[in-house]
Amino acid sequence: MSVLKTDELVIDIPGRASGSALSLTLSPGEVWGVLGPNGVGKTTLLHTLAGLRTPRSGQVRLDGNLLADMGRRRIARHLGLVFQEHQDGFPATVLETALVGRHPWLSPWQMESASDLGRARDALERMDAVDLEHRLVHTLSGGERQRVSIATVLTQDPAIWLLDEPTNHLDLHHQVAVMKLLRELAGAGRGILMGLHDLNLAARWCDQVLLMFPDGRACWGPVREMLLPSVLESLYGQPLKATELDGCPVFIPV
Ligand SMILES: Nc1ncnc2c1ncn2[C@@H]1O[C@H](COP(=O)(O)OP(=O)(O)OP(=O)(O)O)[C@@H](O)[C@H]1O
Repeated sequence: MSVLKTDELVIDIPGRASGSALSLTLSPGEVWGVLGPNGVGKTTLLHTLAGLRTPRSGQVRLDGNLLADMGRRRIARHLGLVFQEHQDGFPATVLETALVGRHPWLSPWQMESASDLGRARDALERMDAVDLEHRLVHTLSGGERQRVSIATVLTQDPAIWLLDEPTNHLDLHHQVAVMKLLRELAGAGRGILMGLHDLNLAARWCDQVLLMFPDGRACWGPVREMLLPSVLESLYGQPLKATELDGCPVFIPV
């Protein structure tokens, strides 16, 4: 189990004034949603939390250690990131891609073991992608690639999961399957933080949300206190109707 903490963190968006300083704690068992309109900085925040971008000011700590002082391999043993964009390096099969998740645990020239292979296949199975294992990743559909990306982090098995719009490209069934998986991981002590555009997924599956406003302000707290129609209308500049279904708020843009 790991804790990811930000101390007065200000993300660096080129040419933009500094927004709210974020002092957040992602604790084991929590599922956080990061919400806000296009271009507000959700991806920038996730990349900063993963140590891939330098903050403008403030710090990110993983289990008390400054992320900036930790090597990539050490970070990757604790923290996994599902990217929004899929980069193609050289051609790789689905199974080879999932096995990349084991690399933080292997020495540079060490081959993957039967147990690593088993983990990768289990992860692909869980993401309904095991039948694709011999396919080249660049031939997959958008949703299939997204499931393979999630399976790769599942193979990595980090304590902290950062996901950039994990339901991108997924059909309804796979959206729910991914959300159930993330809740299950949180139930087993992982900490989950994800950028989301779907308010209803956030309302149903997250414990905490961080709202990022276009003027740089941000606020965060329990879902029930944060997801208020008036706040969300001002967040997106979009009128909404709200209702409740099985005790869960539901929002419809109008
Ligand atoms: N390297 C860069 N140089 C200049 N501007 C950048 C760079 N990277 C990102 N930006 C800008 O920073 C802002 C925040 O981008 P970011 O991708 O974090 O937003 P987002 O909230 O994730 O958006 P979306 O909902 O559209 O995915 C955007 O206006 C983007 O154009």
